[in-house]
Amino acid sequence: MEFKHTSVLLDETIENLNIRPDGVYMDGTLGGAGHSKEIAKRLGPDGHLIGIDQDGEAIITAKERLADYGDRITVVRDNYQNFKSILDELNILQVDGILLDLGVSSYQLDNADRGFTYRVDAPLDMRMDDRQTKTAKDIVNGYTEQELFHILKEYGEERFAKSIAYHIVKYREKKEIETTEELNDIIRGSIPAKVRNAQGHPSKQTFQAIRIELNHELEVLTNSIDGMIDCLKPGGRLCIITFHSLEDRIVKNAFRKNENPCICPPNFPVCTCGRKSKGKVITRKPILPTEEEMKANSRSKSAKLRVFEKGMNI
Ligand SMILES: C[S@@+](CC[C@H](N)C(=O)[O-])C[C@H]1O[C@@H](n2cnc3c(N)ncnc32)[C@H](O)[C@@H]1O
Repeated sequence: MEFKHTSVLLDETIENLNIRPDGVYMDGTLGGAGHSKEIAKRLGPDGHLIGIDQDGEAIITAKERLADYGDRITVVRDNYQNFKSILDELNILQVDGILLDLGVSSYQLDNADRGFTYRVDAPLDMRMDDRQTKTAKDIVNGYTEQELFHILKEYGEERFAKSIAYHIVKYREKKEIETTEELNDIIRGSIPAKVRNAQGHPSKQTFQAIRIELNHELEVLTNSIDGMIDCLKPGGRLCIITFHSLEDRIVKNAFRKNENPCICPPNFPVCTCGRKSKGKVITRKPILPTEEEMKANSRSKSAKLRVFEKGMNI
């Protein structure tokens, strides 16, 4: 199956990365290398791009698509949360720009074998990194009703989380849940018929919640932002594209905290906590796709780009 993915907010991201031909850049979510290729095109012989993805298929595709740029490019299969040790190994202390384009690629979603989609019957998998042993099947069959309720409510913002969690556990009493279609049937049976298709496919939120839980998506993001800002050169930029309100909140709050980390009470005449700003938020409001982009690529509809710039004297 061909690796198809349309890059989201491509021009806006490249413009905000302020790419210098001799700069060093890191793409933590390489995917089909759509953004990375645009970065690579702008690099001269002294420039360098480090592309990271935890998905083996994305790595194979990205290597092929970036092959023309030779040793200006280093492709690494890993979780982007390990970026510090990846850079250490390459003897790189600081970079000029970092990109995270979060979530899954269209290839991962559309490839039935990966078990991410509710649209095709397949074994419940949803691993971005297939070296990991835990799969979506383990979550669906192993979590308690309370744990399932929590992730469906929190990560899926699913209105019928309680009923779905209850029916999953009830079904399990008879047999293990093995396939996406079995899970679809349980979800359909947990939602009142008159609202079942009111907001798109009834399984959308549940599948999203399980995927986020399995791949620790919010934890990894939360644990990475401060360190990424620390490793930017003065004036360097961190650009993050999110597709989920919880991800966007994590990015917005982390950027704000890095801009203004002072924890002194507001009535203190001078700062005594000693926490210094690391730079500024470039995007007071997130950059959103144009109507045109949303029409051409429906997946872009929920995308938000936020940008942070490292201060000059830090
Ligand atoms: C939306 S796609 C990126 C698409 C890419 N920007 C492009 O234009 O082709 C997200 C990619 O990030 C990868 N990914 C998500 N979370 C990751 C993580 N924590 N570490 C490494 N890769 C991750 C996924 O495997 C997927 O290939």
